[in-house]
Amino acid sequence: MQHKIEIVQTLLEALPYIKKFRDEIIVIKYGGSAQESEELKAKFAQDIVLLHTVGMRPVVVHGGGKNITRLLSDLGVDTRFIDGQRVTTREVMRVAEMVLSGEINKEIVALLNSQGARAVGISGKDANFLEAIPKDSENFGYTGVIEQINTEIVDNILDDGFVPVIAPIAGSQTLGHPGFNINADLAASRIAVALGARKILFLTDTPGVLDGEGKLIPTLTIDQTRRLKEEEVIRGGMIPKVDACIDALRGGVKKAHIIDGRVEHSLLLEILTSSGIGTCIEL
Ligand SMILES: Nc1ncnc2c1ncn2[C@@H]1O[C@H](COP(=O)(O)OP(=O)(O)O)[C@@H](O)[C@H]1O
Ligand SMILES: CC(=O)N[C@@H](CCC(=O)OP(=O)(O)O)C(=O)O
Repeated sequence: MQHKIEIVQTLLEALPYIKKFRDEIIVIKYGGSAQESEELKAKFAQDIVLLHTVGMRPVVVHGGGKNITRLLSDLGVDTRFIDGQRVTTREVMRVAEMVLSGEINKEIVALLNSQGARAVGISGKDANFLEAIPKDSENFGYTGVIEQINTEIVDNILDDGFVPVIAPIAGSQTLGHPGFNINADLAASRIAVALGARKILFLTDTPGVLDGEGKLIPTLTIDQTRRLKEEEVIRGGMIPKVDACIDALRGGVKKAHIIDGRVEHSLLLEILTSSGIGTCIEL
């Protein structure tokens, strides 16, 4: 009986949020760091299925940086990052595409489908969804910056009732070019802006943005973010994440949150309850 009352209370609390976000696009950046255990992956997939079932339009953009690094190391290839973005040589590009568009994209699609979704996996190369140019070819090689997004393919996938799962690999207009490796956080924010998303969530492996003492910062303004970057409190993989939040907000996305992908059902907690979790970046 007590259990039933709790379920009814939870549903009552969720109802206004379900109405608020009905038909709205919500971009979920699923970081490689939040993909560590099978149990958590299943919970993530259940959350996406539930959001879709109640009428929202989730779009999953995934990372996989740790898997790329692991395979490169198995192959004996050195790899390095500058300010959280990988330097992409031709060899690294081959591996990044194999891991992101191949292994991880299909794994997430299978995972979502095993929980009852109808997920469709694409990379930015499909139907020219993501077109990029070099970030700085001298220092970063095939690491790209998105120049254009042709939303038609994803609009169609959404309109047909499927859940798009997007690998952050972009095409190039140059014949014979291998394409570009895009940081998944920055791909997610550009995609959220292009699709007119209402909200963007970054699932990662920390409770949110932490201060110098390791304490969670619940809300951050752009000025505070800049200061924390200068003080190197925000560093490494957190740099593109906060930059992506700011990019999304400036592009018209209403809310940007960095949340803990290691907490069970963190997506539902963030979207369907009033208890704010993680860090919310504000303009
Ligand atoms: N101020 C900070 N607060 C929280 N995490 C931080 C901070 N600065 C750097 N980080 C690092 O950023 C990492 C998350 O980025 P990353 O490993 O790229 O995750 P993802 O795979 O989810 O994109 C954290 O695990 C942490 O090591
Ligand atoms: C240019 C660049 O940094 N690309 C990333 C793409 C994957 C990614 O961003 O994965 P996470 O979200 O798990 O970190 C990389 O090669 O690691």
